[in-house]
Amino acid sequence: MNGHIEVKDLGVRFGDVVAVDGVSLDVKPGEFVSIIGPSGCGKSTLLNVVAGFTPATQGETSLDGVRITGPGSDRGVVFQQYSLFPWMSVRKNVEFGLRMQGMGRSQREGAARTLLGLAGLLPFENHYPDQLSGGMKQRVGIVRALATSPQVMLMDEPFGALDAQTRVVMQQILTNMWQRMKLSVLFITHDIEEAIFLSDRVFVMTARPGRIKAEVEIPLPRPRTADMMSSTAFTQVLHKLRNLIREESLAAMGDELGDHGLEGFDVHVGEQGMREVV
Ligand SMILES: Nc1ncnc2c1ncn2[C@@H]1O[C@H](COP(=O)(O)OP(=O)(O)OP(=O)(O)O)[C@@H](O)[C@H]1O
Repeated sequence: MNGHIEVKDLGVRFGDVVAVDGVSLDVKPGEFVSIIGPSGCGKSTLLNVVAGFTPATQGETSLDGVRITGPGSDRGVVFQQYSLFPWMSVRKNVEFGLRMQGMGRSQREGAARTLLGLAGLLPFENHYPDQLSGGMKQRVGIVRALATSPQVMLMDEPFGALDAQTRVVMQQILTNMWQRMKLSVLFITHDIEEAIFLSDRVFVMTARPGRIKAEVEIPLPRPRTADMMSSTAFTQVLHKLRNLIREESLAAMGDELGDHGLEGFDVHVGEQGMREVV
């Protein structure tokens, strides 16, 4: 099985701004890994390096042992903003990558229809993007990214613009498709519960410059179901991640807020010397 992402000692600078500093992580073949961290900590930058859109200024990123130097059809990318072609029908959008790869008409139509069926979108294959809701557009975006059979999906806040109900449905659809297609996924989110529900492992980044602060295994069995979100294991890992994030968000805002900004928060040193903010 392919799809092994390795990021070693990655650094990215934009002029004087150090966006990412010495980040090492990996996504094993078929694994679902999320990255969470305070705003501006370099999550999107990291993902853009793996996608091949942004060059690294230090370190190395590889997919199945091959150094990443630019974008490729081995990596599907989904952003928060739906990047569908408005002048193409849903099916034509999904077929686009396959057409670029030179696949014949009937074959690509068949492939697109199979995937649209899996995502519950077959009745809408002839609709245009502006006739769809946000959740449906994002489903089409995911299906389109999956159409060229990438080994890896890179997803930057893909459900960030959706309402809570639609988001839950999308999470379930994504896990179903991920399990069926045996993909490796690198997923960025601000939503800690979403990260826990979807992932095998979660990396927490520090405030800028972004480094890895913690790596947390999610001890929930598969397949995941909505009722697991009220389990003790879920609650414990949620508490742990919330503390890690809260600490970093405060650090990110610290300079602006000064000591007065921490008034009203109870700060103490918890287990393993970790500073906890209550
Ligand atoms: N192309 C660019 N040119 C200059 N600075 C950039 C560029 N891209 C990102 N940055 C800076 O790098 C830092 C990290 O940005 P990035 O978008 O990766 O963070 P993020 O964690 O994804 O943020 P958010 O959670 O708010 O989306 C920020 O300070 C940002 O302003």
